Amino acid sequence: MGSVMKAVRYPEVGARPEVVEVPVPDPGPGQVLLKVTAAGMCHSDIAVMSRPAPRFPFPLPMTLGHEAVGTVAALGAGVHGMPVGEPVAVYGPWGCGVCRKCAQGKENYCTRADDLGIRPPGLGADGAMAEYMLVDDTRHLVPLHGLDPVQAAPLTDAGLTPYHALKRSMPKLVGGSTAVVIGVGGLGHIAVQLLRATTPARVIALDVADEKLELAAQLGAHDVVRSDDAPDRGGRGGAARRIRRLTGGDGADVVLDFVGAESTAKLAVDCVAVEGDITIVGIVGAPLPVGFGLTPHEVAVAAPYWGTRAELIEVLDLARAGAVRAHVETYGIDETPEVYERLHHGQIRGRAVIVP
Ligand SMILES: NC(=O)c1ccc[n+]([C@@H]2O[C@H](COP(=O)([O-])OP(=O)(O)OC[C@H]3O[C@@H](n4cnc5c(N)ncnc54)[C@H](O)[C@@H]3O)[C@@H](O)[C@H]2O)c1
Ligand SMILES: [Zn+2]
Repeated sequence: MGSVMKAVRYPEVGARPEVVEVPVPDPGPGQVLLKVTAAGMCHSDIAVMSRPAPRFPFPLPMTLGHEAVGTVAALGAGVHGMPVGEPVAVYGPWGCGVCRKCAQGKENYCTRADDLGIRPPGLGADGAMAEYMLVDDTRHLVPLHGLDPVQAAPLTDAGLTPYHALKRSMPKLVGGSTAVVIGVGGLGHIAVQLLRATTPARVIALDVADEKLELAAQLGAHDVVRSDDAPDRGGRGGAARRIRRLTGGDGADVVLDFVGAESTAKLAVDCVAVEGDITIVGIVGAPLPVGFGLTPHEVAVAAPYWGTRAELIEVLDLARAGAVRAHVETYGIDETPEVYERLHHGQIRGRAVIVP
């Protein structure tokens, strides 16, 4: 390995991401150096980069990318059990490893990570959009066992996050049920496949773009509905009415919102069934009117974050078995700033994956 490498860095709040040369990091005690083979590009990166300076949560400059796949390139002192050359995916939510949530395998809900300053790569620590990256512990690594790195990268977040959201609603995704997917982007297009592969639910997919609706239909959505929720698109609740009609008036048992805007949250409330689940995955952040007379009776609302390590292993297994396949557009590292622009403007079909 050379002594310098290319990395996609977010230099300062409000700036564009840039490709720069930085030193190849050395693995410290307990750490693993990966040669990155694929890095997925998530819309959360854009949400993070849109945060104004006073609320910007991470030290800068920072290398972007929290969907990481690589091969083990070097081991820090004291690291055992992970051979150099092994192809691995990185489980992104890093926790303290010892709190109650971590002990349950839910490092995504570590109660001490913030206090201890533990940050996932690309979301506080230097991330995957570089030729090499550091991983803090071998427990964050999941062997690929033959899975294509470019396929595996999106699964670490765009696959894992919907999988976790869906598992939460499994008791409601029975025969005769309906699931709505709002936003058929990186996460949503995998959500449609996961729903089809692991549940008998009827799947209705919504997006604002026709090409995303075409993709949803190709991937097995039973119905596709143009989302007209956005007021600037003349939205008057037509999409929610359409979903109610498609479900014989009942509404959807499970609504997965991969946009998370105020307008889509309202759409979710308008189309959910009595005793249904609304899961807000998109991180725009919008208050949801919940209460008597505001939501149908006994609707449960959740805003989950990422998923567990065990679930990542399950998602990778599903991909190896052919049950899910990420649609990817691949790009070189130098193209990354432009690809972020394209993602920002809704011009990526499936997931963009950077191959350094
Ligand atoms: N909670 C979590 O753990 C978690 C994890 C990853 C991503 N996210 C968030 O999930 C969201 C989706 O991420 P992504 O990478 O899939 O984004 P993406 O840009 O790939 O996909 C978003 C999709 O939503 C569609 N869309 C936009 N406005 C819409 C509207 N009003 N109605 C219907 N569809 C609309 C777009 O056309 C696009 O297809 C982002 O907010 C991201 O930050 C959350
Ligand atoms: Zn993400």
